[in-house]
Amino acid sequence: MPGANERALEKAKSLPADALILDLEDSVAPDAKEEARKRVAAAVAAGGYGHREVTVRVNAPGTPWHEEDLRAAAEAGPDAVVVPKVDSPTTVRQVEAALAAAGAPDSTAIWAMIETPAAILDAAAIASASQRLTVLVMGTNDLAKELRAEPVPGRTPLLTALSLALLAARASGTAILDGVYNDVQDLSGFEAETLQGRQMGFDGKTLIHPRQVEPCNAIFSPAEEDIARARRIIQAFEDATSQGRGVVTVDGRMIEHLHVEEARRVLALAEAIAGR
Ligand SMILES: CC(C)(COP(=O)(O)OP(=O)(O)OC[C@H]1O[C@@H](n2cnc3c(N)ncnc32)[C@H](O)[C@@H]1OP(=O)(O)O)[C@@H](O)C(=O)NCCC(=O)NCCSC(=O)C[C@H](O)C(=O)O
Ligand SMILES: [Mg+2]
Repeated sequence: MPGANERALEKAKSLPADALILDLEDSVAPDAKEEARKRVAAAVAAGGYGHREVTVRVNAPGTPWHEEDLRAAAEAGPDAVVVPKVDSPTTVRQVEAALAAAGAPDSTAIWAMIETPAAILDAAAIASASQRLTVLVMGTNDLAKELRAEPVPGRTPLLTALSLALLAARASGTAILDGVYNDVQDLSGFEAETLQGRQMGFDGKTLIHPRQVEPCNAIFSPAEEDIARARRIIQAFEDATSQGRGVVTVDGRMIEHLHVEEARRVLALAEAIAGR
């Protein structure tokens, strides 16, 4: 949400989102950058966001605001600093050094935005460049612009880039969030794209409007039938193992140990959500 928008910063305290990105970059006009930085630092320091992870998106490396944004964020101590336009592991290491020099707590993570062709081609190295780096965030607007790709339903022009970033995240053990959906009026288009992201393997989606939060949560939460099936898989496999078998069928499908691991992941996710 725009860091210059006091109303949005306040409203965030009641939104059922897992994480908040208080933005100092593209949603803040150049003339409002300094004021937004102060406002966001004060909001982070004041807290009141409950269970939500609070992150600050700084301006990109090389801009006049980047270094001061990093210093202000380090002092405020958000859960993460979101760095846009990261295009090499060197950038991540520079941000890591700047945060440490500014006294950022160890708990402040780095989330790297993957939104340039260079970042896509170096995503694996970026994802493993720092212990602080825990999340990759797709910047699909910038990526589409750089690729000269058209915004078509189904995102065919972006699929290679999205998949390469996903491979990098999974290979390095970081989480990865899908990009934003710009048409805040078009909920069916939003739901189709969000479902596509989940099916591809994304851990969540970045959002730009309160009305996108509930449908996103519904799509990324395991459905009742998924939870019931996960329980059946675990039970059937435990029964089979106790009889000395390593493979079994559930609902006519082969189940091996790897499917049990996935079933446990689904249950853990459902329990974490229920715990909220
Ligand atoms: C897109 C918007 C400009 C739409 O604004 P508006 O028409 O004013 O929205 P509404 O009137 O429908 O708002 C209704 C209420 O909801 C609050 N609101 C709106 N947006 C947010 C938000 N993001 N967070 C929190 N609260 C929000 C309004 O204040 C209204 O509240 P109330 O007064 O109680 O009724 C606007 O939604 C917006 O600015 N969205 C965020 C834009 C943004 O953050 N952009 C930067 C991130 S996306 C990006 O950078 C992409 C990436 O880098 C890439 O390359 O892809
Ligand atoms: Mg961007």
